[in-house]
Amino acid sequence: MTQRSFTIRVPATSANIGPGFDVVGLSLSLYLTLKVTITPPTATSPARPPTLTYSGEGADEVPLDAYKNLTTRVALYVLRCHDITRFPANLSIHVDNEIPFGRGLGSSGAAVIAGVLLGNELGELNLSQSRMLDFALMVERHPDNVTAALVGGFVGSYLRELDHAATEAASVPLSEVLPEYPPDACEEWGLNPPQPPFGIGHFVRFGWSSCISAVAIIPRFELSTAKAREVLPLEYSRKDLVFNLQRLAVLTTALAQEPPDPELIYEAMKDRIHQPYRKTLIPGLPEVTSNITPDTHPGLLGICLSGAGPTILALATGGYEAIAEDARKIFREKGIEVDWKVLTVTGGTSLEHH
Ligand SMILES: Nc1ncnc2c1ncn2[C@@H]1O[C@H](COP(=O)(O)OP(=O)(O)OP(=O)(O)O)[C@@H](O)[C@H]1O
Ligand SMILES: N[C@@H](CCO)C(=O)O
Repeated sequence: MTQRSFTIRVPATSANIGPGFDVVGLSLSLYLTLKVTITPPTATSPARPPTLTYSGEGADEVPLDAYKNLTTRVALYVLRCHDITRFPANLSIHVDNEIPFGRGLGSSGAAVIAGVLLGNELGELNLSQSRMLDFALMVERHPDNVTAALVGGFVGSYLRELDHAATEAASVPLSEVLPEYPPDACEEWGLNPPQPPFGIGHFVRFGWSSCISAVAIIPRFELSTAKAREVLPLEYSRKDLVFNLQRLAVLTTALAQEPPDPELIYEAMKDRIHQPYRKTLIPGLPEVTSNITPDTHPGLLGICLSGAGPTILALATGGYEAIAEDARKIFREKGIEVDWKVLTVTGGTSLEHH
């Protein structure tokens, strides 16, 4: 056996884009990169357990134990579902991460997609893209981030209505999909992992006008997606649902038009399903989204909360600095400091063998 090495690169994502709560996502040019090497053991270099090193965003908080880290636990789940109960010997993974944690830029979705591709490669499983999405959806239960991270671009997705048995299989607690492995994790953990049903998620890529960039205005505090979902109601009025559906239908085509129409898009990026409820967790959110408009900021097309927040996403064809600096002023009045970046819409996850 010879040494194998490969690189997995997964983009950041922004989900929702205003009215498309849990439905649409956009892949963006910040990356989670895994450099992976498997060196077969020899007489002089005996088998050793996996090693994980990490640089970039989250380096000071991410677990470096392969049985505790999100990406490697997802990989082990994929392997266990294929009767492979442990990592290969002498596995080295270096992770470099540009996606800030808990900011609404899809860091966890990227970690999950990286884990699925890692499991697929380590086990030489040859899974299809659709099957990889099934595995990702067993971990990350809403499809918007993971689908955009996997396939890239501006993507709409839905979870298929499954029959009773498949619904139960897809709803097992996360603790059964990603169990807490003990320190001496061993073969017993290979037994009976919950298998994903086939074809859980379906998606379509929309067009995207190449002149649109995304300004990510990133507050310097974390907000977990779980916490930002707890503040949402369980039921909505027909008026609010129709408000969002009307806008989403227009938005999916409006962002592909050349040239894009700011008047159409600014209104089409408004939302009544999640942003109004999340303002309690993100001081400055309503002020930023209502005071920065195409009239005050030429080049702006629309502005929304990115994912579950707290990042603000402004789609624009120019005037990036004015948009970001004026958002910075509004946040500063609320005592919040921000960083900002101009990002482009990219392709999906890539895998390169060396
Ligand atoms: N590269 C990574 N490696 C390991 N764990 C990660 C990695 N990236 C994210 N995580 C885990 O995911 C958590 C953040 O996930 P969360 O869903 O709350 O936010 P997000 O994915 O950044 O935002 P959003 O889902 O709104 O786009 C981190 O605190 C960390 O526990
Ligand atoms: N649609 C999700 C995206 C974050 O993962 C939410 O807004 O909660």
